[in-house]
Amino acid sequence: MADTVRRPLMAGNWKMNLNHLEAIALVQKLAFSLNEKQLTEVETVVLPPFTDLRSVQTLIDGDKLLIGYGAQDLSPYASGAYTGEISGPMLARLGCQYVVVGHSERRAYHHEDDATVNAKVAAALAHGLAPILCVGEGLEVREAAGHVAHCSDQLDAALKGLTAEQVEKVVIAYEPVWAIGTGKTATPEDAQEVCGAVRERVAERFGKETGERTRVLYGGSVKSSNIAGIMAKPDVDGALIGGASLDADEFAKIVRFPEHVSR
Ligand SMILES: O=C(CO)COP(=O)(O)O
Repeated sequence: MADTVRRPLMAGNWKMNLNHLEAIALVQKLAFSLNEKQLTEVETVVLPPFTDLRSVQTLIDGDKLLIGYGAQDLSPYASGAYTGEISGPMLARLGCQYVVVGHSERRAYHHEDDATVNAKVAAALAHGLAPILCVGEGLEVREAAGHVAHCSDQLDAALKGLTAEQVEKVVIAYEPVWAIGTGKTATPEDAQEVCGAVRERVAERFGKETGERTRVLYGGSVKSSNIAGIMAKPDVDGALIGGASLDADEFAKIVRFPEHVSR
């Protein structure tokens, strides 16, 4: 983690786990496990299923918790005949700050292509939500050493048509597909290689300052036991955490990573 303007961000992507009652219990436990200093130093965010968002909002607002929240997806459209979809304005009205866009599970199971991801990034920004844009290669691409080019292409496509000012609001998450839910974490060096290349690409296309300001996360089997090594890398500004974010104690330990990083 570089000593820059970029505030570390730990975001828990719950995926399709926890109902609204379980969500309240987890957020309460997480808040009690972390003090004001820890939550100020490291931005801590939960990304629950849509059905939990109203309950999470009520709890966080009511108790003035220093925890942020957002959604896992949004429609590229603002409203209309799109059965089953949830729009940016709906999420904004619920006080969401973030929304995940282009997660590999949505690319794979819901056939989201680069154009859809680009439209969703634009929709999020248009409604005041910060997209957490996921890029990442599968195992075959990694084995053929095509990972940097693959992520760079996904990034170019997803950021198409945006201004530098908009790009600064986007959080980019490098999530190698082979490391998601597999227990196979990328090494800190693997994470740095792609996070560094992503930042360089942003700088090339949108200017050096934008590159310096944009946060780049790593995601894939992050746990309290491996987070410190990953965060020690200069271009990794945080993590997108799946399984480990479903356990309040474990998630809190991940947020407390500065305590186990030697600087
Ligand atoms: O996909 C992920 C977060 O978006 C990573 O999931 P895991 O942490 O469960 O590997």
